[in-house]
Amino acid sequence: MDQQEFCPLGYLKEHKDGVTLMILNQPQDIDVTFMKQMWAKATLKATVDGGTNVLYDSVKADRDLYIPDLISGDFDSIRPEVSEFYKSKGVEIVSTPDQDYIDFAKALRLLISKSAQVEVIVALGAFGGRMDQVFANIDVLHQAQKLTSVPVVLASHCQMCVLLKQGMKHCLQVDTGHEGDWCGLIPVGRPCLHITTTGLKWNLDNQGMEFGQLISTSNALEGNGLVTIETDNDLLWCMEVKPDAE
Ligand SMILES: Cc1ncc(C[n+]2csc(CCOP(=O)(O)OP(=O)(O)O)c2C)c(N)n1
Ligand SMILES: O=c1ccn([C@@H]2O[C@H](COP(=O)(O)O)[C@@H](O)[C@H]2O)c(=O)[nH]1
Repeated sequence: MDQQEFCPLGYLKEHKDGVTLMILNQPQDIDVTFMKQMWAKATLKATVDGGTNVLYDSVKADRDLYIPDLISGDFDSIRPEVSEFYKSKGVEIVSTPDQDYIDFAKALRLLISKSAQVEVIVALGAFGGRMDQVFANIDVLHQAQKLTSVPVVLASHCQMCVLLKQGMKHCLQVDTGHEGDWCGLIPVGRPCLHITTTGLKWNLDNQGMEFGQLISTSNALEGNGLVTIETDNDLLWCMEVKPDAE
């Protein structure tokens, strides 16, 4: 089985390079302090349709310091004055009208085709709000696996999730100091028949997981800084995050 090393909270490290930041349209899920911290780390920043309103409204006092590199979407949510403001600042604005994909998915494709030096793509505002959109955002993680080897992370100030690819042993480095109390392993797309883990309070030993049978929620890190997960199918890793204090 191929092995992959990954630090799920690597994007929080102080001098992390190659972060691409995406802001989605879920204002209740976006903590402004955390957004500004991520903005400062990111080399490329994109807002997705109504996510542009979120940025605009969140940084009222110093709007000129927070100008994204790209705005995209089908533009059924961005407000006209918001669009006008960023247009006047020379931001690239790309219309993605296809109604078979959510705006997040289309924006991700644009970013992948644009940037070479990307180490991680972090999307803010993907949790909460509409349930269909939460699932759609997780579906985008599945789509991303076919498009790029760059990890795509859904993140907020207090939690994150990332899709672990099937048929691999994942070695998760969980020693950044930002790890919180809970974590989970969710077989979202289809059942997993063989999962083996180490480094968790409740480990699996060549066990299956599927909805209606077993999913691993309210799990916890054992605390030795490493979690290993072998899985025969894609599996969503979720964890609590403790960000930097302001
Ligand atoms: C089977 C199927 N169901 C539903 C749709 C509709 N649909 C899927 S993605 C999409 C675009 C959604 O765009 P986005 O702006 O991301 O979300 P919104 O806030 O407009 O719901 C639409 C209309 C479809 N094309 N196919
Ligand atoms: O409740 C929601 C609404 C939206 N999203 C995410 O944001 C983008 C852009 O949304 P628009 O409604 O087009 O402005 C959408 O593609 C979703 O990824 C969400 O997560 N929850």
